[in-house]
Amino acid sequence: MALCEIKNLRKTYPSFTLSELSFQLNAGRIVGFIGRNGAGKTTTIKSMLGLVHPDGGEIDYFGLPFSQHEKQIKQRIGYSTGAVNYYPKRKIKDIVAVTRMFFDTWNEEAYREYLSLFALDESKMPSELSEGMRVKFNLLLALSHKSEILILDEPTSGLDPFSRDELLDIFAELKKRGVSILFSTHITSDIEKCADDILYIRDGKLVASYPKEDFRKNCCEAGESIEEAILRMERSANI
Ligand SMILES: Nc1ncnc2c1ncn2[C@@H]1O[C@H](COP(=O)(O)OP(=O)(O)OP(=O)(O)O)[C@@H](O)[C@H]1O
Repeated sequence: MALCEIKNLRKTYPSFTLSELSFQLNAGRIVGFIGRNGAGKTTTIKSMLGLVHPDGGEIDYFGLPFSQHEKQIKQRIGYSTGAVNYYPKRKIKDIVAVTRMFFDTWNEEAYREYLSLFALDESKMPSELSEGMRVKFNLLLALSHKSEILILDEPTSGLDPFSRDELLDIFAELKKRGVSILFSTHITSDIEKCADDILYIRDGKLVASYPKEDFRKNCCEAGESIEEAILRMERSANI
């Protein structure tokens, strides 16, 4: 069974349409959701989280319709749609004390474990953290209620190449621990490095949705990397 299944998702803005998107997030997989600026990644992710109201389509998690079970489902998923800018002058431990009240599924052991995995000091305030540490703090909050699925909108944007690499290693570690991840990016090397499945979106339409090896077989010409293939496809679409 898919952990998350999206069928025919639609959302129209005055100058943009997300049209009939269908894809799945399966257990034990990391899905890289790639597309250039304005392709529709954030609209898709926000629709999946109830932060944008779709015009049509079905969104199920754990076999349950999101529209009818949002509260229950959100106890089992972690998400981040941007840097945490709230409470910049409160200590991490104080922010956590408030956050844990919202989750019946909060798990102190998991919280301590991720705090140590991410090497975060809970006596620090977000304003004292680097961009990379802030992303990790975001992940800490998203994971401490034992999330089975992590949905992240452009978690690597704004990170230097070293912090980005470190974050992708953390994704691989989380996958080993049984967390399935969907993350959006416009950086193709993120996908090459750690995605099992690739969703490629352009102008609100899904261009390709394959396991990485099948993406190579179906979309890459001889000797081409995934990055080169995507650049070629983008160029030919813009002619
Ligand atoms: N609230 C809104 N009202 C009107 N148009 C919107 C709204 N939100 C997004 N759009 C438009 O929808 C399109 C897709 O935006 P979206 O943020 O989903 O793309 P994206 O792939 O996440 O891009 P980026 O990588 O730049 O974040 C854009 O043209 C954007 O201007």
